[in-house]
Amino acid sequence: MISAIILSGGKASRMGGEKSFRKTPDENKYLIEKVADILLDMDLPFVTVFKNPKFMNDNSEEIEKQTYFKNKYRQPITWDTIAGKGPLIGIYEGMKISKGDWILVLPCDMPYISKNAIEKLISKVELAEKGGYDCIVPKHKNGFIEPLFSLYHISSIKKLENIVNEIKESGKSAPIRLLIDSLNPLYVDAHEIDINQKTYVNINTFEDFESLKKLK
Ligand SMILES: Nc1nc2c(ncn2[C@@H]2O[C@H](COP(=O)(O)OP(=O)(O)OP(=O)(O)O)[C@@H](O)[C@H]2O)c(=O)[nH]1
Repeated sequence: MISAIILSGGKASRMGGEKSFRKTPDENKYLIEKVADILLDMDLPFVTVFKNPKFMNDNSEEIEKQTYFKNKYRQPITWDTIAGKGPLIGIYEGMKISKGDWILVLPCDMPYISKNAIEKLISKVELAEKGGYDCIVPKHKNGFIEPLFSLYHISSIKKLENIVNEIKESGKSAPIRLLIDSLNPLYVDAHEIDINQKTYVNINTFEDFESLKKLK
């Protein structure tokens, strides 16, 4: 069984502190809804990991939006236990309440993730299980990897827990690469997973966000 995690935390420092709940110029829906709608369409259960309102000074708007999202999708939501230490914290919190053998980790800021690309990634599960791999990670020809569009076996949570404990002790964030390096990854050709590469388009800046209209 496969389930997913949507990561919706982070500082979004290049987008004025808010990314997930910005209405897109092309479809007038929240950025995160583009990813959630794909999962809904595919009937894949998912957990969304949000910023923790406890760590925010003025949190009423954030709570309102998280509640809207929860009521709309009727899937579990959870929160980071420490703020601003990067996606590994979010993956850990999501995995803790995820059901399934393989967990599809997705960011909130890749609005062109396609059903087809997800299906192709999932089609590698059998190969990964036969080979004893514990994550499936798209890799580009230039060596760049897509760990936030990847599948992780639920057993990865043990290694992840060690890293999270180190983050908590040191107070320093850790790159997601640290998790991948502690696992046994099956690298798959990013081009084969999505021939036109649109899935990997990542929204980081206001300029990227405005370009959504053109890319449609
Ligand atoms: N839950 C959770 N998700 C995170 C965290 N940091 C990043 N993410 C998610 O990881 C994905 C990639 O985030 P980045 O673009 O690298 O970081 P960001 O904080 O959103 O943006 P910048 O501050 O501009 O780098 C997005 O889906 C974020 O929501 C975190 O601390 N917790």
